[in-house]
Amino acid sequence: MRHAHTVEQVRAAEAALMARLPDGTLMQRAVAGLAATCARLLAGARGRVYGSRVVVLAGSGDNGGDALYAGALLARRGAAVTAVLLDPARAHPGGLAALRAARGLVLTEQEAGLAAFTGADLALDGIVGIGGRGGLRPPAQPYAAAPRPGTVVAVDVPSGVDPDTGEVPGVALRADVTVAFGTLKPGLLIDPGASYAGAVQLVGIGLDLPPAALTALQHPDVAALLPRPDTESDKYRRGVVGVAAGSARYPGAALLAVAGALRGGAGAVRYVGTAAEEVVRRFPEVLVTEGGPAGAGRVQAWVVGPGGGEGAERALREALASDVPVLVDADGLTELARLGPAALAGRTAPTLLTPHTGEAARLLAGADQGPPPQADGLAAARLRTAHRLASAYRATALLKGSTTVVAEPTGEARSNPTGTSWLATAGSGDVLAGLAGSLLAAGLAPLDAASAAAYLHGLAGRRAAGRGAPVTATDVARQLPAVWRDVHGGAAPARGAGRGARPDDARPDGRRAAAGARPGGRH
Ligand SMILES: NC(=O)C1=CN([C@@H]2O[C@H](COP(=O)(O)OP(=O)(O)OC[C@H]3O[C@@H](n4cnc5c(N)ncnc54)[C@H](O)[C@@H]3O)[C@@H](O)[C@H]2O)[C@@H](O)CC1
Ligand SMILES: [K+]
Repeated sequence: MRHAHTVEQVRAAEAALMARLPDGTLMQRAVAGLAATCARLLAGARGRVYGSRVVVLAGSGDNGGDALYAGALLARRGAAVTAVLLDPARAHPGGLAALRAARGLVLTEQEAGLAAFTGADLALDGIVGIGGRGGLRPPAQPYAAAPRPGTVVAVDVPSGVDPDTGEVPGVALRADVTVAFGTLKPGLLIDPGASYAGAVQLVGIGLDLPPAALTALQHPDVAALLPRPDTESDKYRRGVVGVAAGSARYPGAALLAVAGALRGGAGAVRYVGTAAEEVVRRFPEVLVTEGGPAGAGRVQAWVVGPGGGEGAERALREALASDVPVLVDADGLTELARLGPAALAGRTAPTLLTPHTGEAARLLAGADQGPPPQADGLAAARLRTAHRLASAYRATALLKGSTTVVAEPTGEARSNPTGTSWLATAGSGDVLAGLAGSLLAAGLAPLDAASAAAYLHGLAGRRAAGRGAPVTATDVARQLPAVWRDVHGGAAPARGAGRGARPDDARPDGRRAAAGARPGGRH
């Protein structure tokens, strides 16, 4: 499991630890890890640190201090280090003195221009860390648009990315590697911020941290969550998932939701709705009933809404009246937005909502959360949006998108590391809904069912895309058995799909390359 803590949590843990340690100890721990990572990157790219060109972009706070001290350590190993001070009057005095003592060159941004940056083998982004607010300010903005140096290493967070949310409110500097201190920050795990962070490496500095504000599953976590039949199992004990989906207009959604449900670990799938004939023709193992959820036999969880069309209102009403977990998707969410959170008030079992940002906007408008929000704004603020939904509806909310995020009304949240943009394809959400519903029926808690489903779905999308090819929702469903095996066997996910391959230390399965940063911390 990867853990991320908010700025407030980090500051509190740092304060407690700093009170017990000599001044500067934490910074020196952070700097040692940072410099070691830079040295490894330089050695990997050039064979040695000696003679390499390093530029340090230093802002006015301790983040700049870290970068200057790390620059000093690299200069002592023979690198030609140039520091560019973005706010010369407020540059970190200790870091600056250390760099000067190591014979580093110190320039203002006017003196340096962009040449030192673009010509460097390695650039350290120490503009701002967890103290940053808003996007890059004008003196730093040209670096974001300039030709790239060999490698950009972000100190703690890529400057311009909101560490708590991953929002990028203006211009931010894209990193190839981010070296995070003490713990990850949520903004490193959630797009758009995550896409600026590159490979994320952790340097432990000994913080005693509270429960994480955000977690992200890895292979072993998912393997431990997935249901496994045993000698006592029968189809009812493994769970029956009911799927109320599809309509005369959208029969395909029924087939895709059922395909996902059949590969989610439940013992049986029961389909209700107007596509019963098509479903049974394609999947003879499915139990089918016409009508709505109320008249169907016993199930342990319902999936309502994919392609639900005219039947969605009834399916939603009847499923919500049951005392089993209900996953609401697509047309079911449109109905729920019309009814508002009151429709869930009497529920005794969990409800899981699986909107994309357009549906999230409708749900929030239906919950009287002020003026109707814009879907674009909600996508840029994914974690905040998921929290708002969970709290307004007192339900688990899975917000689909470039990083899928799941939030609980309790404030717990998970982000999914396996997504790929190839999954932005018609019907892909129907497969996810069926899969997550199946895991609910098998007895997983909503947060686990939702995040494990997103994880498998993302891996299946990557596998289907291979080295990069369009995928269909049917392809994704077909890959699900293979990714179950991968997760159990620890095999690496397919590369080259989606956002692009990253160095091994950032792999969702949590394995590290030998050359990765020192593990450290509590991950
Ligand atoms: N507190 C600690 O114990 C440790 C902190 N460490 C480092 O310290 C960092 C936090 O340091 P600070 O609290 O000094 O904060 P930062 O260095 O992150 O930034 C604060 C400074 O940046 C300015 N600033 C804010 N937003 C800006 C923007 N958008 N553009 C330009 N300047 C902006 C502020 O005016 C302030 O001077 C961490 O990210 C980490 O790098 C590490 O050394 C580990 C130990
Ligand atoms: K930074």
